[in-house]
Amino acid sequence: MNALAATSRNFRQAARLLGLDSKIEKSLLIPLREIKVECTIPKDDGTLATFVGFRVQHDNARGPMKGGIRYHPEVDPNEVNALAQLMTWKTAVAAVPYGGAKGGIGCSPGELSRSELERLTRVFTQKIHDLIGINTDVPAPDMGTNAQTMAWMLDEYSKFHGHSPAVVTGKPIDLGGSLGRDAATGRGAMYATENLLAEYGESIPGSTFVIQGLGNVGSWAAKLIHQKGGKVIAVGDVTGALRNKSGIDIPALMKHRDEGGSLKDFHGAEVIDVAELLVHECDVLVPCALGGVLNRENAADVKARIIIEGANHPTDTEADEILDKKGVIVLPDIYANSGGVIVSYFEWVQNIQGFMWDEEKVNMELQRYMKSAFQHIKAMCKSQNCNLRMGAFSLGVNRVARATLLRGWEA
Ligand SMILES: NC(=O)C1=CN([C@@H]2O[C@H](COP(=O)(O)OP(=O)(O)OC[C@H]3O[C@@H](n4cnc5c(N)ncnc54)[C@H](O)[C@@H]3O)[C@@H](O)[C@H]2O)C=CC1
Ligand SMILES: O=C(O)CCC(=O)C(=O)O
Repeated sequence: MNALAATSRNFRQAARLLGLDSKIEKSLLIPLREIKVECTIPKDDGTLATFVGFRVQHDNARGPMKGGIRYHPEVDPNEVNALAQLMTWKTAVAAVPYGGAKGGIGCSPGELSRSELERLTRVFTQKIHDLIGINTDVPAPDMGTNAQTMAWMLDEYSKFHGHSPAVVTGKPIDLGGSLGRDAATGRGAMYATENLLAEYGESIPGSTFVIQGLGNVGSWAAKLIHQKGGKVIAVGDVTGALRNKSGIDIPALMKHRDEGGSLKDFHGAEVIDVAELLVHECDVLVPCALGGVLNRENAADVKARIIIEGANHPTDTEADEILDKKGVIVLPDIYANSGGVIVSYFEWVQNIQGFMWDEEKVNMELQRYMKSAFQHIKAMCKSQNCNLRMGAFSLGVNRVARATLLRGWEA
């Protein structure tokens, strides 16, 4: 089942649990707008290259649409649609006043030079500038993009509309970015882990972790879990995987990487097969890379007791069912990785206020939002007698449906 079919299936299941009217169900499922644009740029060698860019604006009942921009070869309409829909439920679960959107360009960012990436980002922004905006749709970074990408988008958008820092979030601090946004998704995942473990009388110190993906989300999750006293016993990314049963020295690994070293030549751990990572013995598995990495091929072999979905849609439908039967607790993406969009909301608020918060306030507010969302998900699980994924979906879908009805948008 592809990402969109799986996300829509979870939505329908939640709609049924909530007893939603079928007309509302249909209107919540179909995206508000799907944008597909051609992006042609001159490459550094003078030849032309054409890429396809997407922005799917899924729903705006609760506020301006919000969601990242992904640069990855597998970006396609199906995936972007699924990710946009997930954003609608995620912003509702997080109780930030947004709808959901997602965008991306099918490209391999690692194979493009910095100036090619800049040209591509500017052309994409030119093509969508009149469809995004502070009160309509606010992009942010996702896989393969970062604060620099947002700086180029802001600059290009501002050529058409005047200086508009709140049109994108996840910007560099010097251009109105928020302190704490860079770490926010990983930090949110760490708070989510604390909240879940506390339910079982457990905590980060004393638990073992395996983390897949060492980009923005995975490296911050690894650093913060390590800082809290958690034992990170295996990590991996697209280049390979490492294990040290006594715990990997994460600051040393990050320093090694920052100095240009590869995972494979880090001395503090042994190299393991990448396929072993997701089925490695541990208390908590934290996938922070691609979607669909937990599937029918490996789900039965997962040994973790708990999965924290740092990535979007890392567990496909078949894996979800297998893991549920095995009693593995899955903390779903629309809650576990919502720290990024929560701090994006703080960034947008700061830009609109023209006032900068200190990092302590950002992190404290993030922790408060994560705690409150968890309590609401738990209450939903109790009232609907369902697992955490269905509890989170029901919470999000119910909030969006209520806003839709209040606006009088129902047919
Ligand atoms: N950046 C953000 O604020 C947010 C990101 N997410 C999700 O988290 C996930 C990761 O995003 P970022 O960290 O921003 O991306 P990133 O581009 O910074 O890092 C991606 C990481 O995944 C690894 N990776 C890629 N392909 C892989 C493979 N086949 N096997 C193992 N590792 C692989 C890369 O080596 C890299 O370490 C995505 O699913 C994204 O949608 C979710 C919420 C917010
Ligand atoms: O920070 C944001 O606005 C969105 C982040 C995002 O794309 C996500 O949560 O998947």
